[in-house]
Amino acid sequence: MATVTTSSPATLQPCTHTSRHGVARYCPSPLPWRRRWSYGRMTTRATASSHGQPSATGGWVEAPAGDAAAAGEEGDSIRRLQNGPDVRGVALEGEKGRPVDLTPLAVELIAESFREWLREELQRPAGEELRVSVGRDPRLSGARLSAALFAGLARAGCSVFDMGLATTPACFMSTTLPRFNYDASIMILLQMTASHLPYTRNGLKFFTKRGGLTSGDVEDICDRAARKYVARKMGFGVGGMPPVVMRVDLMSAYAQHLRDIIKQRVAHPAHYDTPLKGFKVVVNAGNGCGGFFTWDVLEKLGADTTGSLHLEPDGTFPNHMPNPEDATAMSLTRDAVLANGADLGVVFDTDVDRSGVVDGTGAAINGDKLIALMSAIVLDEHPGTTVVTDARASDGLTRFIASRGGHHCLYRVGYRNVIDKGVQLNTDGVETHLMMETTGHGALKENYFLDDGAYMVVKIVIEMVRMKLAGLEGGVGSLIMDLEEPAESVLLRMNILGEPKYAKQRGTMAVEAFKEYIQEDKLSGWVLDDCGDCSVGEGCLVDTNDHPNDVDAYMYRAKLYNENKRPLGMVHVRQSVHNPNIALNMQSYVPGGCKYMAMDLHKRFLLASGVNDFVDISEVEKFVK
Ligand SMILES: O=P(O)(O)OC[C@H]1O[C@H](O)[C@H](O)[C@@H](O)[C@@H]1O
Repeated sequence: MATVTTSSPATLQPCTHTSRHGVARYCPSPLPWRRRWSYGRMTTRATASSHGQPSATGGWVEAPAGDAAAAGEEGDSIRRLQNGPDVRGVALEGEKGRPVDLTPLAVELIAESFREWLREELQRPAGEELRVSVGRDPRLSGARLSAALFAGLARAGCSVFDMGLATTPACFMSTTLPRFNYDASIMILLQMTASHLPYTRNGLKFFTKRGGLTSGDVEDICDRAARKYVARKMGFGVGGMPPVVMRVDLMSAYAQHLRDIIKQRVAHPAHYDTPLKGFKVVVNAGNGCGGFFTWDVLEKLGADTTGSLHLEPDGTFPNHMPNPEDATAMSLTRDAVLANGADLGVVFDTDVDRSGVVDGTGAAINGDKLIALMSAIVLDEHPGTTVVTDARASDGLTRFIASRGGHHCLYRVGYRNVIDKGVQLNTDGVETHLMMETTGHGALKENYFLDDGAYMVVKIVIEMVRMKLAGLEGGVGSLIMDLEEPAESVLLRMNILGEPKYAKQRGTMAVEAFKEYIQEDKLSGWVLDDCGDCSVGEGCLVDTNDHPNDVDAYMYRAKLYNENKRPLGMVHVRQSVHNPNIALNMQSYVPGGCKYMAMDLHKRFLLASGVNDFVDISEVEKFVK
């Protein structure tokens, strides 16, 4: 069995202490939080735009101490909207105990700050035009937040282009497709995962031609917005002209771009323009933005899409969450595939940066299976390439990639972390064509390192047609027949108790305590598999990159071995990227293994270490009973 280590020799090196199994491994001390927050600042920076003039040069305005302190508190609530590389918050009333914090004013100030950041980033002279597009998903608060973005961008001197309902990857493409070629794009949306968030929430995601902004960039923008908020509270920056916004049809151009790729790469010998003639494909858009793929991509290429589901955008998501991790979404799609004798089913998330598929036999291909399918396709095109995934992926996936000659780099959770790792590996000379999260976010080097669910499906559709043309039976599902799956997989969440502002520190303490318990041999049988910051394979490797990316959340992976040194299962412990909780992902190699591991951790770690004083372990207790 080949377990492959992954990673750039230039950035990763073996760790230095030895585990009880004799494997060299180890862990860096935790990186300090890279916060640059400045609470209670008395000096505030206000731009000339605060007075309604488009300018980005800025100046310093002294605020009376009392006013600034009061406004500073609320300014902090704007800083807290930064969530990894996104802005996220509550945009509508309706959540008990969670007031609206993603207000139109906050969004307007974030837009102004984005413009200021963008000008510096692109090193453009103060007066030069910046062209920014805005798209949104069907959430109920989308229109109101669009208006706030338009106002903020226009006030700051941008030319604003409204794309209306759009997908997130299409927003990025508006910065590269020749007819549009905008300097930047903002998408109003909320990513939803298994821990899906209610309809009251919303968020912002930012792109330049270089791709999505990093956590540090968004932190910078929110910090500027918080300071503008102080100035605004003192009466600066009110007024200005109503924004002039140009409406543009980006989605048609993006769909055409996807159609062209399918036509060119299939190059059908009999009907070039309709390569999908004779294929049935069912799409489940979950009432998000993915419906366009049915009528504007598949049907125009000749496919029969009868039986497709939930194509109309509806921000209340009345059927199920648009999410390829959602069991209802996958099972309804499976039913539709079987009922219509379709060759393929496609499931998109709300904004189409994630996807999953169902093969012609009704088998769901999401999570590890989707990564395996994409790896099989990409490894055929790029033999020996490295595939980066988050460290929740199974050992079976590592073996699958290795068996096809590839290398598997396991990295931190968070699609941005996974993509950034792939970018870094390529820069370091390690050819890395695929970066995928188990959540369904997938990015390819050939497609701007952009996580695009529709592009992933485009690759799968091309493979499906090529297989048929080559006379290969079994459809795309046959490409992953030998993927080994864990006997059981369980995800438990432990809420971090106390004030939300201390949650990150407490979460870090709990996760670090887990690592230390293993290192200090207080958890015999458990062996650290990875340092969260690095790659797994022949032991743990430390990321020695001189410029590592900001850590959003600490995480460790460990395996439990029995007395015969056979692994029983694996646990991945980490802080949630977005919420004050710790996620415990367990995979067992034997039936009953997850419960056994949870019982062991409950008794010998959660209770023994005192972590239960600040972490709610009731879900674990319920599971082990
Ligand atoms: O930390 P969690 O709450 O489990 O969420 C983790 C997920 O958060 C977001 O949705 C990101 O887009 C994903 O890349 C990440 O995997």
